[in-house]
Amino acid sequence: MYDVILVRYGEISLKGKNRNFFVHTLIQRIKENISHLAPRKIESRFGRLYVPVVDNDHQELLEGLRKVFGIVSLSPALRVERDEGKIKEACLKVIDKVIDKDKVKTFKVETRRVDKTFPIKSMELDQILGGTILKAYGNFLKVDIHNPEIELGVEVRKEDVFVYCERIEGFGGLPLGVTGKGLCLLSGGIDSPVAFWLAAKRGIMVEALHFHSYPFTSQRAKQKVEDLCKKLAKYCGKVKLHTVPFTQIQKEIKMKCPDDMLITIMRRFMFRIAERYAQKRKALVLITGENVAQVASQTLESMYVINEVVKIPVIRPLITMDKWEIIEKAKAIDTFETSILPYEDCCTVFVPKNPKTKPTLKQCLKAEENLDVEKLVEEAVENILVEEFTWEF
Ligand SMILES: Nc1ncnc2c1ncn2[C@@H]1O[C@H](COP(=O)(O)OP(=O)(O)OP(=O)(O)O)[C@@H](O)[C@H]1O
Repeated sequence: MYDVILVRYGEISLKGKNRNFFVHTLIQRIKENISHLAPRKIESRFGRLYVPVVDNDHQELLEGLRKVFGIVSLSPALRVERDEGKIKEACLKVIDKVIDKDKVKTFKVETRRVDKTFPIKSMELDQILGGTILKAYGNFLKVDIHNPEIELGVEVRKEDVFVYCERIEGFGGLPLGVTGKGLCLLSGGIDSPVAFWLAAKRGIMVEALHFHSYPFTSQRAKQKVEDLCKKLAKYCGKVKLHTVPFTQIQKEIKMKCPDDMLITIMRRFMFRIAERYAQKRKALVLITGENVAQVASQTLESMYVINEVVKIPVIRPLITMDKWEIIEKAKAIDTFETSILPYEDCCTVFVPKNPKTKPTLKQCLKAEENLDVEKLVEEAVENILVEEFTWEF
């Protein structure tokens, strides 16, 4: 029944000189996220986008649009000429879809006369349309202008009029890519996919970097990370996964470093490799799923000595969140079920009995004395495998 989906974007409209670039990018991202549907022309007019419905596909269209970062809300709408009779007809059609024939609901009409040359003023049009609706559906509806259950929106624009009832929330944020590129250290756990998603929501074009220790970690553990990338691609169109062969480095650390320093030294290597590779990929920041005091390697002392090996900024979107908040988010973005599959990660394989919770820089430097850090980092970076994953519709 609907002709068009009305797309509202919030923050982008505030971006001054960059506005056109942001809107253009948003349109590109929308096209990518609905590329499995029939092609259509997206219109951009005065702070709104209009995406036409083709062959009644408004549900699939909404599903695709809902996941595009930068969109604040969506309304499936009827588009009609600027003619009072046609507007009334459209209002009745839209209302008919949302009334409940077993219960009286409250409603109001909210007109926005964006084009002031339209001869009927907003309040007057509210009253005319409200009257028409009550005449047809008076048994199921009554007016409540303060707290209505149903709000019928009417937008009068220069070319045409849009009538809608539903308002579906988007994620907000910024269109993917407008803020630059970042590299997310993606394990198979619960946290890093959420960190990836949150960074992407702020417009960062995020690529994933995974450390894999085959054969200590299985192919299934790698598959799990690939599946997470596919889930994230639902929001990002496609996700690049860079896999670092980490076995050799872990063996060396295990052989040459004190047991209680294994995790700290391993993380220092991860950061060094990530920074070196970020330079190659022209990524400006690293992103991790770290969180204060969740595990031994996430004490402030650990974070300090781990961070010390890099200059690149490290974004930690989850840093102050409680575990339950992270889990809720993981469920909401549909990565949780994959994350809890019980396949080992390279960190879990090498967990020492008593990891140091307060390592010092002096201890780190001492532990690394017998390692050829530069050679190990360079070799790992040289052998990174690149794959790309898209959401399978
Ligand atoms: N194998 C790995 N590959 C890539 N990044 C990793 C890997 N293991 C850990 N990381 C990065 O280091 C961060 C901290 O890992 P750690 O295991 O201490 O915490 P975590 O809370 O279990 O994180 P997650 O749930 O993301 O695995 C992760 O969020 C991730 O960004």
